[in-house]
Amino acid sequence: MLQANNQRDDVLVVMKNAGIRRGGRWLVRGIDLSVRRGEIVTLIGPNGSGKSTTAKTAIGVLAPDEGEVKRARPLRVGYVPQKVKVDWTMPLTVRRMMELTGPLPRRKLEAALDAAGISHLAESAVQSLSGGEFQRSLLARALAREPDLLVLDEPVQGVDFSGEIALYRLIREIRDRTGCGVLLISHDLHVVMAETDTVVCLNGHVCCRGTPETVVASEEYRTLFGARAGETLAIYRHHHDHTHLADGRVRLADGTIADSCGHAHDHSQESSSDA
Ligand SMILES: Nc1ncnc2c1ncn2[C@@H]1O[C@H](COP(=O)(O)OP(=O)(O)OP(=O)(O)O)[C@@H](O)[C@H]1O
Repeated sequence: MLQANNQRDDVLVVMKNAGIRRGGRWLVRGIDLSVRRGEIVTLIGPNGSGKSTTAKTAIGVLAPDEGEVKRARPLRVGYVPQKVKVDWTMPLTVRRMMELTGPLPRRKLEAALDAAGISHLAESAVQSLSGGEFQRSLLARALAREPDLLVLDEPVQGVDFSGEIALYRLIREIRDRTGCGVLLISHDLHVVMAETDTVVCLNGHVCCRGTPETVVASEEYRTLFGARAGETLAIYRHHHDHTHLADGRVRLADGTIADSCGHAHDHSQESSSDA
């Protein structure tokens, strides 16, 4: 990991109290977040908690309705969105898909395919790829831009557990080799990368943030993920004990209504046994 001094100099994006409002309600609010070069930040949270909205705001696809977002200049972003529109009736090779948004020099295209571990699939039809191969082809497309910041929205969708571990490992290797910052999104509250430097847990706002555990001792976990999975994955558990209402107030666990939840607190030292 980068030293603290370098980290200060290498901030790629900073969000301060950022909020996005649509149709009279706040989708996310009060988001404080930063990603530095060489840092992996993972956004977790339940469906609809604002992970994609936050990531889109971080990279400038959405402009904040309050607060501010500052990005390094210049900043090359490689973005793998959660949903990709592919016309499955049209024959499309991986190579062609990578060039849909513009031609790429052969060297960059092949380096990106190589980095994503799918050089052998360049001429394969996108339609024939497995879930993991398809995610890797999207990753290759993002890498071809030689990004400073790689933003991956649910990169393990459609990928089985062993493929998931391999993909997370690949993302870490890319970070190690290129020094890019990574903003990773997962809807999975329980499984995040052990290599993640910072986990930010969202539920319309930042519920908590911290470093995920690197040692997973539970027998069930080892059985579920395999003995070696603890080297790559960690469990991070958290109860959402309150609900944000459309008018900005909060319903607490005991049913009372408050103006705010008042706890964008740090769970970095919290044990996984609290769930
Ligand atoms: N343009 C929009 N207009 C109105 N509501 C929106 C808009 N975009 C997103 N939302 C709503 O904002 C909330 C957050 O959506 P977002 O996609 O950021 O969540 P998420 O945490 O990424 O969810 P998931 O895990 O299901 O992908 C959802 O309730 C969604 O329906």
